[in-house]
Amino acid sequence: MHPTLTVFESSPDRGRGLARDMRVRWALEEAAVPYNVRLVSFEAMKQAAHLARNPFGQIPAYEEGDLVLFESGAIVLHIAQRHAGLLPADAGARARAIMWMFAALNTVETPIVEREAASYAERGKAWQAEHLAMLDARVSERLEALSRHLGDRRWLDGAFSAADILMVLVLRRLEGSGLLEHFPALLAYIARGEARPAYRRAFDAQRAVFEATRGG
Ligand SMILES: N[C@@H](CCC(=O)N[C@@H](CSCc1ccc([N+](=O)[O-])cc1)C(=O)NCC(=O)O)C(=O)O
Repeated sequence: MHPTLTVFESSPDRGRGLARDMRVRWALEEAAVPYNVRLVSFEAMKQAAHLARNPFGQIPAYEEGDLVLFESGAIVLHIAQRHAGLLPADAGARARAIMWMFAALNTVETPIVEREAASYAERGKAWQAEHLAMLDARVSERLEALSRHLGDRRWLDGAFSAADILMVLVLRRLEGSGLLEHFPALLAYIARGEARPAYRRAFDAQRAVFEATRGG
């Protein structure tokens, strides 16, 4: 019985692979786990059937037998713990990979999401420019520290891991912001992630959903 991933029927990211189901798709593809997809509309996400999968009425949700999970980072960790290739066997290296998963979602993603929210929600406000400048600086501090850590490493800590799935996709949220261009090491890191066959399969699968609904 394949697991089922619940995703946007019509993603606001318009097929750019920025919605958080992309993380789970990529992890499943790296682990060579076939999966089913359930599409939900914005309305259906707020109704009882989906709230039972995700009490916050969001996507993704993940079902595997009678196990029901939400929170993309937790789903990726679950997949990584059950299948080889996404977390190191060595206990110390595994702990560091999980550390980097948290760093991606807490330390790096948080200012990026704050910045994105301010760029939408504060449009036209007198203080937006000053606030965005402050948020850009905060994001750039994180990018600088991450770039310095990466140096000439291919991945965050030794072999490719679930942490790189999360970090590459968190960084992709900055595409178009002009901030990544100051950090060539991060652009190269993202490109390495995007060049992986599993990434391509995951991206193409979420893109196909957008193409199908766009036609509709
Ligand atoms: N912490 C949760 C957050 C899940 C989440 O933010 N889900 C979003 C979609 S992914 C976030 C997202 C949305 C859109 C874009 N985009 O580029 O358009 C990118 C990312 C959602 O369901 N939003 C609808 C709602 O809250 O009602 C997780 O990681 O699973």
